[in-house]
Amino acid sequence: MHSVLSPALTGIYDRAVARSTGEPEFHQALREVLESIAPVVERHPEYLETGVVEGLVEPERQIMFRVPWVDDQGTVHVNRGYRVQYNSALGPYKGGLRFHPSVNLGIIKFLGFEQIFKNALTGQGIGGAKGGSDFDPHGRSNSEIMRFCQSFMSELYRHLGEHTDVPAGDIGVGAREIGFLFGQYRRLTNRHESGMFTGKGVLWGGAQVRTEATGYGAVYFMEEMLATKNEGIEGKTAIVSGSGNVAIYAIEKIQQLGGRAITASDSSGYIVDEAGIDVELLKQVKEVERGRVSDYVSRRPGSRLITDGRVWDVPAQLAFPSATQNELLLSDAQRLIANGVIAVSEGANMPTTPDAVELLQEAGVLFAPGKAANAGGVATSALEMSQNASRQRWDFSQSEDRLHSIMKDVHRSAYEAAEHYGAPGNYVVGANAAGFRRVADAMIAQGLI
Ligand SMILES: NC(=O)c1ccc[n+]([C@@H]2O[C@H](COP(=O)([O-])OP(=O)(O)OC[C@H]3O[C@@H](n4cnc5c(N)ncnc54)[C@H](O)[C@@H]3O)[C@@H](O)[C@H]2O)c1
Repeated sequence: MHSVLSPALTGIYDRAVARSTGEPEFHQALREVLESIAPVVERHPEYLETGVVEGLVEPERQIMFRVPWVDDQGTVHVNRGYRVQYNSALGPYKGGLRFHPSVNLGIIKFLGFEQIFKNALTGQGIGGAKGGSDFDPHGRSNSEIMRFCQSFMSELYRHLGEHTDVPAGDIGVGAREIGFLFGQYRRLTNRHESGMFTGKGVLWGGAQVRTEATGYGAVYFMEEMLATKNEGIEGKTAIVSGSGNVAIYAIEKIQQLGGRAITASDSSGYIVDEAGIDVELLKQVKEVERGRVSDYVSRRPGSRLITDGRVWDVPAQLAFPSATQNELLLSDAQRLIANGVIAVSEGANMPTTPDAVELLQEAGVLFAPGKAANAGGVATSALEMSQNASRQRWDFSQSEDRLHSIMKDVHRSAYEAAEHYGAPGNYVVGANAAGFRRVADAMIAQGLI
């Protein structure tokens, strides 16, 4: 990567950077996409002539708002809420909400921008968006979480709707938060509008497999990549970072397919369990008790906690970065390669830095970018929207089959586009090029708006 952009693309990049100072993650995501689509616009100059690329990098709408709330001690807090409605050419805005203290406009913009291409790749009719807040849910009581969610939705509700903008979860926003957010929307609008939020509880409009979808999908994508080299997951050792929604279900699917996932992590450190992570124990610690990975170690003989190292130091053939952006650095990639890694599938969004991606690709490691590998979550969200619209409920195995076939399609689209644009095996180019063409063609068809 970091190839030279054409003068036209350089101009678009420079202008976008100039109007988004202090947003390094957005600049990083933008550069990667523009580099990937360079061969596309070279063959199809109409994408530049019609202003589609220039338009695509600018969000259709960016909303920032105050979120005041009161903690259990009666102290007032004021957080900031965000929703970046990036592109709706293919369907209603769609993308998760993130509650984490690191959240700022640049992070939400990078996530929203990536979401456009990811959503296009799924082949479903969904646009791209992202939102969230710098609220830190860690250590907060249930009542505090509820009050925060209610205050957040008291502003955001006016911008949402099943045909307008449909959020879902992300870091710090799981089933509990979605329940509180959906409840407040219902109260404010007097509508039980199931299709305005995805990731809902299965009792009240949620889809089977949505919880598992992102992690499962990242493993299915890995399976497809390995199959191109006549390899499989069975018998292979895998390292996974994170211990949230994506990581837990990636671990579960790796084990179901006969692999051995031996790590998980959170901001307190990482755990190694050579026997294979006990997924039920990890779910108990993380989903039920909302504890730390250290609580796992104290209950699982033979496992250990490491607080001063990198999860990427642990030797394995497969790696699944599934925590957060820029968590796998150049030095980590060097270590992975030295330890014999053969494939990396990004469960998280942009977890691998550009120099690390480049090194992995040069070393011949199969590399799946998040916008393809973790697209199973949003694809299943689109299935949830369809079920809500038609008042149907699919069972678990039917839903999982759909997820599996969507991930095969996403892999095929990225694989074929990479070949078509002269970068065989480069899933970054393939995913960006295939996603871009779908959105860009829709934008051209709908005129300059
Ligand atoms: N949930 C989804 O459906 C979905 C879909 C696509 C992509 N993603 C991406 O996957 C990643 C994980 O999301 P999730 O839904 O599992 O969230 P989560 O809140 O359930 O879990 C996040 C995990 O990452 C760890 N983490 C977060 N920030 C960290 C930091 N700064 N340093 C160290 N560890 C950190 C947390 O400890 C936790 O284990 C994110 O990049 C998210 O954007 C999620």
